[in-house]
Amino acid sequence: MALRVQDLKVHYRTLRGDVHALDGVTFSVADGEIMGLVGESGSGKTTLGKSLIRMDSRMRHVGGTVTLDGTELPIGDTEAMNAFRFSDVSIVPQYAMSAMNPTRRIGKMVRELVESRKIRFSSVRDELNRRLDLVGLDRGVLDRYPLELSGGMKQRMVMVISTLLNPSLLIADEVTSALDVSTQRAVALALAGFRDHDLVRSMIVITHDVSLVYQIADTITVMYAGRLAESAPTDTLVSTPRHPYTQLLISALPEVGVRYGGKRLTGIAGSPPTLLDPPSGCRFRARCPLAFDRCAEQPPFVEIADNHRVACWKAV
Ligand SMILES: Nc1ncnc2c1ncn2[C@@H]1O[C@H](COP(=O)(O)OP(=O)(O)OP(=O)(O)O)[C@@H](O)[C@H]1O
Repeated sequence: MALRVQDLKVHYRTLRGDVHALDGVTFSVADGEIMGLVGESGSGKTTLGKSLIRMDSRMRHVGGTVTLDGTELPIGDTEAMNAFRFSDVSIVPQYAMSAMNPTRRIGKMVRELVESRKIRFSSVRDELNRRLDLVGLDRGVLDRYPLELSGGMKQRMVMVISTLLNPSLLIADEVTSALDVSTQRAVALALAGFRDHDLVRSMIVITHDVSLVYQIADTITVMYAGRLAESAPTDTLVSTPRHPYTQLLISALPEVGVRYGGKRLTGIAGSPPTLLDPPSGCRFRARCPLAFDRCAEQPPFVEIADNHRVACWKAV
């Protein structure tokens, strides 16, 4: 098991109180697995991704553990996490396209990054070229400035940099949302290619676009208001979703085939609860067509079939 996250709780400190962005999240990602993480805006996807690699100063690790390849990650300690970043766990961040320093040639930037890990640039040079080939970037890109690259090229460059040291886990956060549809597909397939070539062992692909993960993910996990609602192998989740929220997400998509193309998680009436003072019980109940008395009590996230987990009283 590459990654095991157990009862993870992460809050944001704000002047109005703590935002309970992750409220007891438990899941695993197996060796070789691409896990798609989907949910509406504000459900906690980015917070989860950041928690596994670099918390910002407003984030607070309130509870739970993260274990990667048998080692517990010191996620609450930014300094201690330095030893793991880039080499064990790496991220293509949500705004990757603007993450590169505009005043540095790309090759120089990569060299500095590699050398900051006490690795000689010459020892990764061949591998760097091979990976540029893999994502379809000309090697001359290393002599250029980020400003000279298109959005899709920058995105692929950041993917190459993030995976250069063969991390065990790669987190890709909304890597395609700013791209046009044909570039989105190329970037998604390039991501899957990194796993297929064993350059990263497993991957979490964060998106609000189910069609993206439907194409490349082995499993899909659905988040709602800081908790996990459902998780299953991709085909199972799409063909037999058991949580009413997942059912609504899937039914909001057009027919299969073209059916998931470009469709976003929209079309469900109402909005998620505030995470500043989240309600007790099931957090979806105010919007749920199947809600009943028992939903006042929080449903556990339980396995109802092989590798299919759901947090809903109607599904257990
Ligand atoms: N810096 C912050 N300070 C306070 N609250 C925050 C901060 N960042 C995020 N939050 C809150 O934490 C919750 C989870 O946000 P998060 O960005 O993780 O969701 P998301 O699912 O990734 O959304 P999106 O798809 O819009 O990026 C939301 O309620 C959000 O308002």
